[in-house]
Amino acid sequence: MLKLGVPSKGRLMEQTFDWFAARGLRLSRSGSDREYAGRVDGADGVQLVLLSAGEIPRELAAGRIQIGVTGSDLVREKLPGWRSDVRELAAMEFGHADLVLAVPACWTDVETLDDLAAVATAFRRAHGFRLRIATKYHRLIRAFLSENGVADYQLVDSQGATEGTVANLTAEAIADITSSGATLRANHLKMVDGGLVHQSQATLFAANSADPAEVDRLARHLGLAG
Ligand SMILES: Nc1ncnc2c1ncn2[C@@H]1O[C@H](COP(=O)(O)OP(=O)(O)OP(=O)(O)O)[C@@H](O)[C@H]1O
Ligand SMILES: O=P(O)(O)OC[C@H]1O[C@H](OP(=O)(O)OP(=O)(O)O)[C@H](O)[C@@H]1O
Repeated sequence: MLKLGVPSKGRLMEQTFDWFAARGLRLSRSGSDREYAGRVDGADGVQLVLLSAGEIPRELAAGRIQIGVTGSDLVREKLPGWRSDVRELAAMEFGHADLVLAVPACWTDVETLDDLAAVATAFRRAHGFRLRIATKYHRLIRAFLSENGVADYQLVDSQGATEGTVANLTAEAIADITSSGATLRANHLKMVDGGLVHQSQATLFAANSADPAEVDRLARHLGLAG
C-alpha cells in the first residue's frame, strides 16, 4: 500500500486533483470539505491523505507517506540534505513561485546583492544591530546569503504577511515567495538583482524509504518516464 499525501486546501489541492485526473487517477475527499481523508479511483494500492503542504516533506522523510505533492521550495526548506530523504518523480508545471530577496523600493543605493552586503555592513555600524530580514525560509535564505557573501544580517521569523514587516518596522528587508509581484509592489518593495533564491513549483516526490517496485508501478501507471 502506498500512502499519497496531497495539500489539503486551495489552488495546490485543486490543481493536484486535476493533474492526477489527467493521468487516469481520480482523487476525492471521502466526506465533507473538512474531512482530511480521501479516496483514489483508477489505481489499486494507493491511499489518499490530505495534509498541510508544509508538513508533507516531514511526513515523507518520516516514512509515514510514501508519495507526496508539495512545493519544491518546501522540501528544500524543511529537509536538510533533502536528496537523502526523497526523490523527485515529476515536476508538475503548476504552483510556480519565486523565492526572492526584496528591500524597500526607496533604497536607491541597493540594486544588487553586493549592494545589499555593503548596506548591511554600514547598517550594523550605524545602528549597533544587524539588518533584519523577515522570512519563513530560514534554511534556504541562510545558505543563499552565505554563498553570496552577505554576512551582516539577522533573520526574523515571519510565518505570513511577510511583506508587511518592513512597513511595521520589524524588518528592513524580506525573503518570500512572489508570483505576480503584486504583493511586493503593494508593499513598496523591490527585488534585489541576483536575489532569486529558488524557482519553486509543485512537485511529485517519493520517499527514499518507500518500496521501489511499488513506486515504479505507480510512476508507470501515471505515464512518468524513468
Ligand atoms: N502566490 C503564489 N503563487 C503560487 N504558488 C505559491 C504562492 N504562494 C505560495 N505558493 C506555493 O504554495 C506552496 C504552499 O505554500 P504555503 O506554505 O504558504 O502553504 P499554505 O497554503 O499556507 O498551506 P499550509 O499552511 O497548510 O502549509 C509553496 O510551495 C509555495 O511556494
Ligand atoms: O506575487 P504575488 O502574486 O502577489 O504573490 C505573493 C504572495 O502570495 C503568497 O501569499 P499567500 O496569499 O498565498 O499566503 P501566505 O500569506 O500564507 O503566504 C506569498 O506569501 C506572497 O505574500
